[in-house]
This record gives sequence, C-alpha cells and structure tokens, in this order.
Amino acid sequence: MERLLEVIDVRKSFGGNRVLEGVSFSVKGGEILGIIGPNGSGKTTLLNVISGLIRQDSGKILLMGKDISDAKPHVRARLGMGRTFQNPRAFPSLIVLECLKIAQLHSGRDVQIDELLKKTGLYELQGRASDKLSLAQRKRLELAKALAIKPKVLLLDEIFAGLNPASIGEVSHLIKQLKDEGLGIVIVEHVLSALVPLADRLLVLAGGRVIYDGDKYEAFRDEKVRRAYLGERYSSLGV
Ligand SMILES: Nc1ncnc2c1ncn2[C@@H]1O[C@H](COP(=O)(O)OP(=O)(O)OP(=O)(O)O)[C@@H](O)[C@H]1O
Repeated sequence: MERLLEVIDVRKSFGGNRVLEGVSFSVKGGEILGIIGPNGSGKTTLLNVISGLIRQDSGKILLMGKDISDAKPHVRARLGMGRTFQNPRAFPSLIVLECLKIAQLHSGRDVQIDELLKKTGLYELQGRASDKLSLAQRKRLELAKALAIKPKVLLLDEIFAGLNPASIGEVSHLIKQLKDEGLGIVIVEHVLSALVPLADRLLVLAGGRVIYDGDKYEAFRDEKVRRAYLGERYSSLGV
C-alpha cells in the first residue's frame, strides 16, 4: 500500500518550549497508527501541525506524495485530510444534518449525506440540534463531519475519551470499517484498552520526540517506553 501521509522531521517551539523535536513517521492506506505518550508530550500539537492549524518551524508534511507543508487547513481538507477535535465544538443553532452539509462544502466532493448519517448511526438524529446530543453522539457527529469531506487520511484526537464500553465498541467498529475501505488513520488516544486492539502500529511520543514506532505489543516491552510513560498504566491494563 502507498504511503498516504508522511511527516518528515517536524519541529515546533512555543517561545522557548520545544514541543516537537524532529518528529518523522508515515501512514499507509488501510493502516491505523495509534499515537500515545504522556500528557504534554506534543500529541495534539502534532495533529495541529499535520492538519495545518499550526505552522511547523521546520520539516515537511506530504499527503499522497504532495507537499502540503504550507497549505491552509481547508486546502488540506480538500486534498483529503479529515480530522476530529478532542473537545467537539457544538454550534447550538445547527441541527446534525446542517453540520454535515457545512462540513461537506469544504470538500468540493459529492458525498451521500444519507449514507453517511446511516453509517455513523446518526440517521434518526439528523434533525436534532447538535448541542442536544449526548457526548457519544457528539463524537459520532465529529467523525461524520470529518468523513463528510471524503478523506483519504483521518486524524482522530481522543475519540474514545469519556465514552462507555458500548459506545467505544460502536466507534471502533466504524473505524475498522474505514480502515477496510483503505483510509490511513491516525489516532491520538489515552484510552489504551480501546486503542490497542484497533491499532496496527503504535508510535510513542515523549518530550516531543518519537521514542518508539512499531509493533503495538512490543511497545509495552520497550524499556524506553516503560520508563517514559507506560509502567503503571501498562501493568494495570494487563496487556
Ligand atoms: N498554543 C500554544 N502555546 C504555547 N504552548 C503550547 C501551545 N499548545 C501547546 N503548548 C505546549 O506544548 C506542550 C505539548 O502540548 P500538547 O497539547 O501538544 O500535548 P499532548 O501530548 O497533546 O498532551 P495531552 O495528552 O495532555 O493532551 C505543552 O507543554 C503545552 O503547554
């Protein structure tokens, strides 16, 4: 499978705080990459740089081989990059269907909204105001909005946070389906019990550096990873 997303030696500082210190990795079509790391290790900043919300100080981002390092977020969306946000922002005056129609406008592609509503389990809720949705429903709306641009690459920021096991199961099922459709998927996640079964590969960030990129189970045996982050969580998970 071709590399859909390539991140090459990305660096970013805020003032004197070096948040990303030369991060490189790639994601293929049909692959789910899980990104984990301690709080403040740079995960959300990395997603913001990849999606164009924050400009990196140096380094490159390639989407399907095309250099998008300087492209604005809406251009990246149009080229096939979808993302969800950690804290979905609701637009009180909009119903679910309107949210998706607006998201779709950014893509310039023809997306079957009915199909998307069914796929994400929102069909019955399409007339509901987005601020009247439960957390699990809002997360599904976030996913649906990201899919409304027909992405090739999907970036998910803490999609499982705050969900109960049943909702985690539903969202996982949908993400697996998207992988099978050939999307390249990056998931930043603290809920390891949801992420590990789903991911094909794990990347561990610590202090803005990639300290591990590879097999998901080997990650938990890696000394650097255990020291940096996982010791206590790993043993409590029993993975
Ligand atoms: N806009 C900003 N201005 C200044 N500093 C920032 C900004 N955004 C992030 N930082 C700093 O960058 C570091 C990394 O933050 P980031 O949110 O990327 O980490 P994270 O790994 O996503 O953390 P968490 O797991 O808690 O979500 C932190 O020290 C944070 O304070």
